Amino acid sequence: MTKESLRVTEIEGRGRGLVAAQPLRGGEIVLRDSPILLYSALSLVAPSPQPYCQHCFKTLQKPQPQAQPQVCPLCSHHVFCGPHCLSTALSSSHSPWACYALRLLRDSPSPLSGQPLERQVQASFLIAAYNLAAVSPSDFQILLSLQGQPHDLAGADTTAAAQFLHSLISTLCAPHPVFLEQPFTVELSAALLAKDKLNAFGLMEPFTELSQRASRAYAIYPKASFFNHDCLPNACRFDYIDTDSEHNTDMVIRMIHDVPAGREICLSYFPVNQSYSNRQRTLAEDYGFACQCDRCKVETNWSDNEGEEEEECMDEDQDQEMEAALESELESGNNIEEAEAQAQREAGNNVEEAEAQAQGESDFPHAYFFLRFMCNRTNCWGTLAPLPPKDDGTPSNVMECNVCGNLKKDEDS
Ligand SMILES: C[S@@+](CC[C@H](N)C(=O)[O-])C[C@H]1O[C@@H](n2cnc3c(N)ncnc32)[C@H](O)[C@@H]1O
Repeated sequence: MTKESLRVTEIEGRGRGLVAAQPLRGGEIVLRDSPILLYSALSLVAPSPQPYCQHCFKTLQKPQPQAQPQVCPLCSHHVFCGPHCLSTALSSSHSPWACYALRLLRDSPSPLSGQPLERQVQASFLIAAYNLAAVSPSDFQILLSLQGQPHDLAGADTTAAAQFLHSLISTLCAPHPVFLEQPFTVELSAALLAKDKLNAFGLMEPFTELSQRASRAYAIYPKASFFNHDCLPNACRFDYIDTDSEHNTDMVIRMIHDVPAGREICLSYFPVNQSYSNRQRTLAEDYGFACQCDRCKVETNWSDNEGEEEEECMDEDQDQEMEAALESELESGNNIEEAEAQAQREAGNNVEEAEAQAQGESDFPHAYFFLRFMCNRTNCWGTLAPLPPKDDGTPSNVMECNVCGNLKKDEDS
């Protein structure tokens, strides 16, 4: 985080959060963050070798310039995209202990076969976390300082998962106590699993119109972990996992629109097209809170939130409700764009104040957000943010989608 862009602060009812330390412009990069921990999202016991470098998680199918994939000389199982990743991994993410532990968990008869994928991925996380304690105690302390205790996740079976995995790891391959500043206990495993649940970001497969994107790995970022959630975010995350760079797992956070100093900067923890009931359920089960953002306050009154069948994304009725509200805004002469432009001039280019003026008493105050900042490519549902301003500070009028990468001219700029 650049010192001037964001500062960490305590926010009532939300724990720590990040606020704008100065006025921020749409497109501005407010954070570049490198992960302290990465682990695979794939099955630990699957027989075939994983199709990604086990250190940087670039795909191995796309040949890397000047490098041939390298197999781990210790386990002959894990593959790395080249000598650099292999040698770095052997002294960090794939230390001899991590290699040994993963082999014991994987080798037949694997104690994890028959366990659901979620449990296998939690096992990979715990091995990565205990390895971190040995190879980078300072990063392990950062991990411990992140939000998350088992009681934060009442619905999740974190304690049972911790008991099972802790017993497995301590029987097979307990980390040498000399490496651990913390005692190796089931409570520590449970706390780590809770921190993972609340803070891990998925590193996603590239977008295709035909299938849902899956995670190929998960990562924990020390600074990005402070972003709270809003169902209408003012910043969004871009990542570039398969780029030819040593920093391919870095996360870049860019502003979606202008905000004034002091405003909280929030991400949406999932695509913004999710229905109200689905958003509330995910936030309660996976993050342990009830969202009370402005969008949720409006949508809680929408007619079809009480139905038994819950739709994952906005359903047809909600779409119609949205369209009707939008049409009535436009028909009533309350032209959102004109009002927004006028309000922007008056409010010194503050989009959120402009939106408020444009929206009046609408049932659907976030129509503006969907029209301007949601990608309309089939099945994408990504968020559009302007490209970063030019070196002289001129804002860009080109919007980039953070899921499919499409570029589009911003008609409203
Ligand atoms: C990734 S952490 C964000 C930083 C966290 N607030 C902290 O103090 O470290 C996610 C957790 O923050 C809290 N949180 C995030 N967004 C929130 C919101 N809109 N309202 C209430 N709590 C929120 C929840 O406890 C959630 O599990």
